[in-house]
Amino acid sequence: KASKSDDGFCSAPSIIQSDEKTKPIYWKVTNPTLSPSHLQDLPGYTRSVYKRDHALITPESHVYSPLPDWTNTLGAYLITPAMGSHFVMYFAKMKEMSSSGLPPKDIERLVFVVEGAVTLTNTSSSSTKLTVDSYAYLPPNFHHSLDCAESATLVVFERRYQHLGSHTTELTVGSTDKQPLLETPGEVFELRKLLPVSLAYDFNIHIMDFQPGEFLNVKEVHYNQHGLLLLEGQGIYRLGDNWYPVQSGDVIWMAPFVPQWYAALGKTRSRYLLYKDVNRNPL
Ligand SMILES: NC(=O)N[C@@H](O)C(=O)O
Ligand SMILES: [Mn+2]
Repeated sequence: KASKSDDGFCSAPSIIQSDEKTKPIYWKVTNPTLSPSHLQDLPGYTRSVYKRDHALITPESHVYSPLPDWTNTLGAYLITPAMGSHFVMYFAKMKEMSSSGLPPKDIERLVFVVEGAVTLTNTSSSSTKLTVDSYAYLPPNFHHSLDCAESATLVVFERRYQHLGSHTTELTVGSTDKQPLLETPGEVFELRKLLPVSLAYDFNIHIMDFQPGEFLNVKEVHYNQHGLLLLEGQGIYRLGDNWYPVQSGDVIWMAPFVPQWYAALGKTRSRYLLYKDVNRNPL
């Protein structure tokens, strides 16, 4: 309810600091402020946009269906080569007693836990528990299984591995909070990378933090493509000639060369996860 300030102007209620402290990290990805339920009575309205060089895919647009080869898991594909990308990005909603299927031959996989927990088991049958904010990179043709006892939401990236000489990638498991902050000359955001930067890896996952009011200094145009998930916060994303208010849970596809820029707004930090192809000649 708008409050009547003493100078007679109606002011919108300020951003209510709910008991965010008691919520698990990234909880807003699966409980966005503007959630599908808020829009269900508004016929035909969506915040989603799909254009030649970018897309904004918002939670009310997600369409889930059983993931082939996974058990008891629903998947919503957000980005696929049908858009022009060389990777896929999807949400995997794992229910009780669910397990993953293997990617196709020669396809590498990165999973990041947004909610819940899974256990990663691999050929050497050592098993690792992955909780929220943890991730695993599985090299192409690397036998593994992700098993979920209760429930979990993963964001998954997969792509055909692009060999470079005799370099090979390895199973990589970690969590964002244990990655060091990297230098970002000329930029103010905080940057972590989830994968090694060595030439063997043909993509990386950047985790980028902005305090409210901070923004990208470079209005970027580059050959790399992106799949972005806003994990925390809100702000404005410029893509081409469009300016989009975005919130936790939103996903963005950025084609090569799309002009891109972000500014963080609100009272809490923005954090986004960003797929970026690297280390390969664009020719
Ligand atoms: N959009 C965006 O954040 N891009 C940069 O982070 C980058 O490394 O390309
Ligand atoms: Mn970029």
